[in-house]
Amino acid sequence: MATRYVKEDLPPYLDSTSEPPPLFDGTTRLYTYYQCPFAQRVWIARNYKGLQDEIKLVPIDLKNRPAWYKEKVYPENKVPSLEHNNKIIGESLVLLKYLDDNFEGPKLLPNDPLKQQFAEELLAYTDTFNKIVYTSFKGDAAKEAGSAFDYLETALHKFEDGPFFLGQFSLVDIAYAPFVERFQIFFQDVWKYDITAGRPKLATWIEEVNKIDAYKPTKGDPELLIQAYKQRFLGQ
Ligand SMILES: N[C@@H](CCC(=O)N[C@@H](CS)C(=O)NCC(=O)O)C(=O)O
Repeated sequence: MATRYVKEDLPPYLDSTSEPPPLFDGTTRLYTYYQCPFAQRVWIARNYKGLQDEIKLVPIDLKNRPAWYKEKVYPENKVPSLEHNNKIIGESLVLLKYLDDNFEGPKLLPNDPLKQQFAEELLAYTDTFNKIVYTSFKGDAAKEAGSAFDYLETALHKFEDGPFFLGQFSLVDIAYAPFVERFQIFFQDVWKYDITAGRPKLATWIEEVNKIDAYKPTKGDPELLIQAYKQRFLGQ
């Protein structure tokens, strides 16, 4: 696989006491939060395309946000956002395509129109997928989230020329990986439910995604995730 991967030291968070970076000085910056699954998508794409030198990570402490982030960078006040060519672009799925269209490196979308069409379908489902799963945490989780994981299992049968959604690794895998990572850990810990049981394609997909070098350094600490999700979704 044509992945160029450079191991890097992660910069520390900027918080309400931090000065802004020299904005719009020609540097390309990815404003991020290491624990955010949306920002993680763009981080993976940046790594996969080998853009560690071209795109600087600027982690924003979302719990103690610098005022200048909303005022001078991104009025939405969310991460991820990308500072590039004197403008700010937001929305993780938009950014995956933006990186692919505007930067060098391995392509995140194959040329095959059938695969591109399927990519759109799968990207359109990501919000529904997340909503079904997050909502399930409040009820009979394993049962209520089943249809969402079944959707992935079925989708993974579509192209047989590789273990990923479009056969080869693409932005569709990047869109789902941060969320599946979190859901797998949380279901196993709280409900002792293995989301891959009876879903062999999903099991292989997770194994293969875990081998992607660009993804590895973006993975969160499972213990911190469990703690944060228990507090947020189960009030514990
Ligand atoms: N639809 C956005 C969602 C981004 C998002 O919700 N990011 C969260 C962190 S995981 C955030 O910045 N939250 C801050 C806030 O809502 O104030 C995307 O895909 O980029």
